Amino acid sequence: MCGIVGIVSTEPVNQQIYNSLLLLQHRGQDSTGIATADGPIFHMAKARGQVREAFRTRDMRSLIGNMGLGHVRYTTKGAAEREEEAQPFYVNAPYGIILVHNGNLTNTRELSSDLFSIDRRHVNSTSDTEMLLNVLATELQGQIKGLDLDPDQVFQAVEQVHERVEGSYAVIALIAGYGLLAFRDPFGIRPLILGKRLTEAGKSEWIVASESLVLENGDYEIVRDVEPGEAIFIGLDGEMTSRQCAKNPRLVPCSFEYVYLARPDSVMNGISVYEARLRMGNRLATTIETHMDKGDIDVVMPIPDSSRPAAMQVAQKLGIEYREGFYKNRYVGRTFIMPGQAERKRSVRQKLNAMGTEFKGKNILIVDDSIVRGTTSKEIVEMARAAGANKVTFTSAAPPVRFPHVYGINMPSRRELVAFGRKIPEIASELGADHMIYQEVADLQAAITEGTSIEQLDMSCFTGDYVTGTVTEEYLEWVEKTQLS
Ligand SMILES: O=P(O)(O)OC[C@H]1O[C@H](OP(=O)(O)OP(=O)(O)O)[C@H](O)[C@@H]1O
Ligand SMILES: NC(=O)CC[C@H](N)C(=O)O
Ligand SMILES: [Mg+2]
Repeated sequence: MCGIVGIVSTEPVNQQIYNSLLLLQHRGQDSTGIATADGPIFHMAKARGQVREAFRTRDMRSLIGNMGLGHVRYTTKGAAEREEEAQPFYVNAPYGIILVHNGNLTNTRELSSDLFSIDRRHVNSTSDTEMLLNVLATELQGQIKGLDLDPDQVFQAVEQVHERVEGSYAVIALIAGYGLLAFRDPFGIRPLILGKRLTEAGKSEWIVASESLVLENGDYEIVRDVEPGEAIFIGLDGEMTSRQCAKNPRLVPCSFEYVYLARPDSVMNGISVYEARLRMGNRLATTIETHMDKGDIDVVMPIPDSSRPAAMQVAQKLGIEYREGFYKNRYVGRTFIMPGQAERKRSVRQKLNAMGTEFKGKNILIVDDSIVRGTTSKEIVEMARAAGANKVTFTSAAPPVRFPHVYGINMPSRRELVAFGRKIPEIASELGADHMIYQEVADLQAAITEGTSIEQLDMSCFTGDYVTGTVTEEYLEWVEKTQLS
């Protein structure tokens, strides 16, 4: 997952995009970029690192124009450390297109070969986003009849993109001199939401972003989620048109957004992330009760930040005291989305510190939102023991992660997953915990979708069922051999 935002306004958008990216920082910390359009001219600034350190005053001054987009990157394909792979990406023909993408394409081998041998296009990086942009550009070129472009041609190009590209993609693009295009893959795996506000003169200003909190913060009214497979085009005059561009669209959003990725104060596909996390806590509490005597637990403790809502509910449901025994250093970012295992491991210790008084002689029930590589949980158990805990029970508000996530979360290899090939007691001994309890798959699904008409979620990292169908064993093996970890 990355964070994306696009705005069509009646005034300069640079500061609004910067502010939006700050609000999306939790979705990606590797690099960031902003592009604006001033008439037919694009301006772009991108750099490694987080928003606050990446943009200088001179960059902000150069980003002129009333239409623009921005990106925070969490690398899932290509190289995290290469500035050239930071988004947005640009192509000069047709018209000039600049694009940002949240997601991960699963047919990049076919795409890179077709782009070279059929479309004669040069892709200058290993980024799937640059391939996506070149497919869009090729297809748009194919639609052009005269000099001018109309939304119909743009939508036909998106129809072709859906035919050629597989995987997950929430996309925002600027077309020079024409407007802003946004679209979502046919399963709506990654999120994208549309907002609108009116100026005092009654003119429409539009925003599309990964998460609703960005809209709320900018005083935009939420219009709706962009539908799976749908494309939206907003002209420079503020006129919005939309069309369903996929043959068989069906909403299957990523469950991991609700478990960990999204901010709790966002509403995604009509589901409040915070409330979904509370329900995960309720259901986890029921499972805990079937596995152990709650009289054996003295305190329930979260691992800050993401597990707090679930842990709160576990404590409340079990009627056990909720205590915060780990202090979080607010100056260290999210560790799971850092590139490289060495950095992730080092950062857990820098980020969390156990407070002795909360642990001495107590039986602790720890709640985390998820356990992926076990980097956090291993350190946490050690820290709890060193602080004097008697028994440590480790629980997870998500089921065991046993399969790679190929739709925008960097967990490409089964071998690095602590639950891969291990039964639950074996995971407990690997992490050094006395006891482990995980959420059931059906309970996670129910906790997220309760009260909605959503029938299916992407739960592939828990179940091994991949919704795009083309993710085969051969593909997973190739990913394991070639991708980052
Ligand atoms: O098993 P692991 O591979 O360690 O991954 C899982 C952990 O990583 C995440 O925390 P992170 O520190 O990224 O962010 P948070 O502050 O939002 O919880 C997540 O909340 C778990 O704590
Ligand atoms: N997490 C994402 O959405 C990543 C987008 C793209 N695949 C990249 O690696 O840059
Ligand atoms: Mg965490």
